Amino acid sequence: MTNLSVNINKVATLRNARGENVPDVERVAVDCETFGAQGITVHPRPDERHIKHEDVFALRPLIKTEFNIEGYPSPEFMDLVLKVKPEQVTLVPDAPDALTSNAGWNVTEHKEFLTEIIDRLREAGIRSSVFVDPDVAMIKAAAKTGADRVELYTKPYADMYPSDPEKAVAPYVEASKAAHNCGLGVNAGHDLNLANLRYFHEKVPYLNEVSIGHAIIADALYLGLKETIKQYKECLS
Ligand SMILES: CC(=O)[C@@H](O)[C@H](O)COP(=O)(O)O
Ligand SMILES: NCC(=O)COP(=O)(O)O
Repeated sequence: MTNLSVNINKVATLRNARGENVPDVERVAVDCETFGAQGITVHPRPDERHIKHEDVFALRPLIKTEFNIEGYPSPEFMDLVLKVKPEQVTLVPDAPDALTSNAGWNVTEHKEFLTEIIDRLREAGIRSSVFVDPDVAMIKAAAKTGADRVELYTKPYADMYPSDPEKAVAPYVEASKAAHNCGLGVNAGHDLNLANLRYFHEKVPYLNEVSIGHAIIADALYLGLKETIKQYKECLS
């Protein structure tokens, strides 16, 4: 079974445009769960342009499924997640000014740093996931850090899918098998959408979870949030 974690960053982007509380990020998170989401993802960025630290604290007691917090493990980020204690933390190598996540970790280069961070998460009882490109060497290195899972960065898949789905998915099939063989769970995300998700799910084995935000919130403008989540879950059934 592959779980759907809804990333609600873009709900906060819309709310922040007016500085008040419309739409209500907390209510949307709870409604996503009611509509069938099996997790809620947020990616609080250093400039708090969408999810703010105060959102993360407010969401914690409301989320009854799996709370997944993504981000670069700066001292501020680690302080936040160790206080909030989500079920899962996804470590992402983004620079503070990144427009959005655009690559996985060079795990071999940052192995010591990641190992120390992952030790701290494990001691706090938090599952760790390392954001990686579909690169078998990086996945083997991630296993050596003590991580519980990897999250496969799926933008290259999303970009190539319309022209050559078979070629687009091939590295992810290999990456997922390699992760499984190393004892790692497998998550995936970035630019997955209603057009490319079903094929990804059909072809990639051992997929524990996908986190999807941008496309879900965009589709919800037309379909409504309840119907959108239903359709994404159908792609994973
Ligand atoms: C790690 C990842 O792929 C997502 O968290 C993505 O970066 C969403 O972040 P934004 O919503 O800020 O684009
Ligand atoms: N980890 C990926 C994520 O949370 C959402 O990415 P996107 O669907 O907003 O591109």
